[in-house]
Amino acid sequence: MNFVKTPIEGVVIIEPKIWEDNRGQFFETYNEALFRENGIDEKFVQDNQSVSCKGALRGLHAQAGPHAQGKLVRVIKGSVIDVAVDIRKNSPTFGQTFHIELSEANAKMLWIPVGFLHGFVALEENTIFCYKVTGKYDKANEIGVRYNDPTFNIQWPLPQEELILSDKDLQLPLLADINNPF
Ligand SMILES: Cc1cn([C@H]2C[C@H](O)[C@@H](COP(=O)(O)OP(=O)(O)O[C@H]3O[C@H](C)C(=O)[C@H](O)[C@H]3O)O2)c(=O)[nH]c1=O
Repeated sequence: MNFVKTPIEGVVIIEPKIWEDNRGQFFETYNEALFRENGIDEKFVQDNQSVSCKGALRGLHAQAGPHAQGKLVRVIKGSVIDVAVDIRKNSPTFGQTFHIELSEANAKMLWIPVGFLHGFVALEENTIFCYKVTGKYDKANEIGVRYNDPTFNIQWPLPQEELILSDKDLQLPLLADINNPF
């Protein structure tokens, strides 16, 4: 398992070691001791899964408060461009974004600490996105910022007309218009 730092402190790419044989593959997707040795000492309390059609864009979301969420995200079918946005007010990389392709093929994972907006766009039909979170679902403390907030200028990889968002996400505010809890 490789832990690869990114330009944003705290956001880490995890590359599992893949064992292949005549039956197929095996790889560990979480290992408490290895994660702790690499600075990710977290207790995961909930696993989530979503299935998305091509063009589905989920985000930009975060959960603050007593159940603030760090997220360990991966794709088990299809592929996404995953985006993390640093909105930790005291961070030297405040407002900076990190994006990466996560896919069934590359088996990569991304650790996103508390204090980040998170979103992704599915690049294939029936993309299955799986993730562990460090806080239970707490709707009252969910926050969201609109995917095309000019503050971040995220270059989503599909044309605007191919993007599919929920009504909720389409109506999310801009970062400047929310009380940033981080
Ligand atoms: C997040 C969540 C949702 N739900 C229920 C309540 C909602 O009515 C329904 C759909 O939720 P939502 O539209 O918020 O799903 P996504 O748009 O995929 O939200 C997620 O997308 C981005 C990418 C994230 O990083 C967050 O984990 C999360 O906000 O599932 C639950 O029951 N438990 C949960 O933990």
